[in-house]
Amino acid sequence: GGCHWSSRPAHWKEVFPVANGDRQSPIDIKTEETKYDPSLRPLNPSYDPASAKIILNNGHSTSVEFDDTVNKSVLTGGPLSGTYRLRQIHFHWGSNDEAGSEHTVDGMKYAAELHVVHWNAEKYSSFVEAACQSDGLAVMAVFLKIGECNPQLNKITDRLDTIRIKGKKALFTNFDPSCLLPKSLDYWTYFGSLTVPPLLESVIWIVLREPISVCSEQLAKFRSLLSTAEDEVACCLLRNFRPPQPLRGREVRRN
Ligand SMILES: NS(=O)(=O)c1ccc(NCc2ccco2)cc1
Ligand SMILES: [Zn+2]
Repeated sequence: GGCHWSSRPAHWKEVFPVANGDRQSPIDIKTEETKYDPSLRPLNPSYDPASAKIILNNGHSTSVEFDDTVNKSVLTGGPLSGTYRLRQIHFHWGSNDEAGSEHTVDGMKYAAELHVVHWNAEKYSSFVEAACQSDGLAVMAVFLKIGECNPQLNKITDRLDTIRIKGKKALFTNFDPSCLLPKSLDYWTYFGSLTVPPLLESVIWIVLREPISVCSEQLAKFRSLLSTAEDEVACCLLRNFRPPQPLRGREVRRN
């Protein structure tokens, strides 16, 4: 069809050599090889629903953007030293329910993955500056497992028909992303990168071990988003996950 892949993972290394770096994400988490670390503290997400501003289709995912001009919605604790400010959340999914997550667990793919993106506002003055620093970003990943429909997720999927086209945005406030977190905040953590260009190696990854549920009908709404703008041949955003990258000797710790 008219849907050529504008940018596909296999070609990213031609434009972004860091794609071949030694701390790329996502990874396959081999649970038997993770290391318990007693120094890891409990995660402490503290989000103000008033920080939510807009919901956006940027052509390669849908995101909810937050006001990150003040320390109103932050993540502390876990492996982090200092205060990381909430910037946005977004999702990764596949063309069917059998694949879609970016991280995998003992080779198992979940149907989708939520990323909650924060930046180190204690040391740096903006997201873009932090994104260039080895300790600049902290992304909390939550697996979405096929099962019951998730009423909290409807707050997002019910709005997707108003932002079908790339570049569309809509007001989206009074939303606390904690409503999308599982009961347990137990996690794995490792040093990695952004999973889409510019693939910067600036992310402290915090992958929650307990998934949340999602049903096929909800995932179908993500797949009906378009990766194309108004004046282009319509192309559905059927999948947007990067496959697991080499571990290159990195350690994955658990709390
Ligand atoms: N999938 S993800 O959580 O690793 C992620 C999160 C955020 C961006 N942002 C892209 C960007 C723009 C300037 C610097 O960086 C890209 C990817
Ligand atoms: Zn992501």
